[in-house]
Amino acid sequence: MQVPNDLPKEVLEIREDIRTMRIRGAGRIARAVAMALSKAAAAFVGNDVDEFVKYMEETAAFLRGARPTAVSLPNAISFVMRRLREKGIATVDEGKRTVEEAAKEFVEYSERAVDEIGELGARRFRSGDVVMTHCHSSAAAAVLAAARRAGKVDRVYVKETRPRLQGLIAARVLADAGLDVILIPDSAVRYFMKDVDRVIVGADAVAANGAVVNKVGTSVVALAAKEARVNFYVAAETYKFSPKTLIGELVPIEFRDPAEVVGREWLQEHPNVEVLNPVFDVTPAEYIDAIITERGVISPYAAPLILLEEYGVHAWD
Ligand SMILES: O=P(O)(O)OC[C@H]1O[C@H](OP(=O)(O)O)[C@H](O)[C@@H]1O
Repeated sequence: MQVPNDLPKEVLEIREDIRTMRIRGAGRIARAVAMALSKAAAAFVGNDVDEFVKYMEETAAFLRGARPTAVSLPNAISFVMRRLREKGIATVDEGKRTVEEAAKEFVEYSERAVDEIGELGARRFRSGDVVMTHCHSSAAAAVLAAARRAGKVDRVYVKETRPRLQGLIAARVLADAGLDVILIPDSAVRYFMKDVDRVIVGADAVAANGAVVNKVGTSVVALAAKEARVNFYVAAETYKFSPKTLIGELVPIEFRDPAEVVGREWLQEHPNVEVLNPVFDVTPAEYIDAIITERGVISPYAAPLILLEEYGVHAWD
């Protein structure tokens, strides 16, 4: 991927931090790219409007390639860039202001959305509920923290989420929120499902058919939950809904370095073994009881309504 000329170091660092997962979680990634666009705009030198717009388009394309699956990333970029395209700016300063304001608006919307999801989602829980979660999702954690504040959920099983162990982040966050946390290996999901009343996870992408793409292993939790007749909820802001799936595109699944699974040394010692590291998997709509969004708690089958309301003709952009 070509790096646009004169891109400030902090923008390059944000992209690298997303690629290497120092910045991770679909919502955080979205807020980080919005801010990266704002920083890139501020750093542009010159008065030529066409040059500025070209530079911003190149920056957007460069940031879009940071990670492939979380659709919040391209959606955040589209939110900011659409403003710039539609505004018809007369000066570079106006362009910079437009980008800065749009990025700020996106970040504020995003932070508010997570809080709203927390409050709405908490209503689905009952006093004494035992919950299971997978990976670390700030949206799912917001629901659990709100449910805890409402005196509903006490205990939560957190899966360790190999190979990157984001479950350890979730365990810390949820313990800090006052929940009793039980950390379990991924392989113990079915063993403990009998003790669980509800499952809640986040999402990296929601497709037009209501399927949810989330951290690999999510679909196995959903299968175990369905078998045990345990409610399965997804917490996802509307900018995690994928407009391109309305026109038949599939959400690409990221595969990361196999060394994340077994370490570099083991790979070198076993050159005849192929190690694969898919990062996400797909949970079909039929396994999902509800998607908790900032616009309301919906059936996964209502995903196309959210997409059409949110993006309309822009789904085709
Ligand atoms: O936006 P929030 O709810 O925080 O996270 C949503 C999802 O993003 C994460 O992906 P990764 O760890 O970046 O690969 C997880 O899959 C998580 O469920």
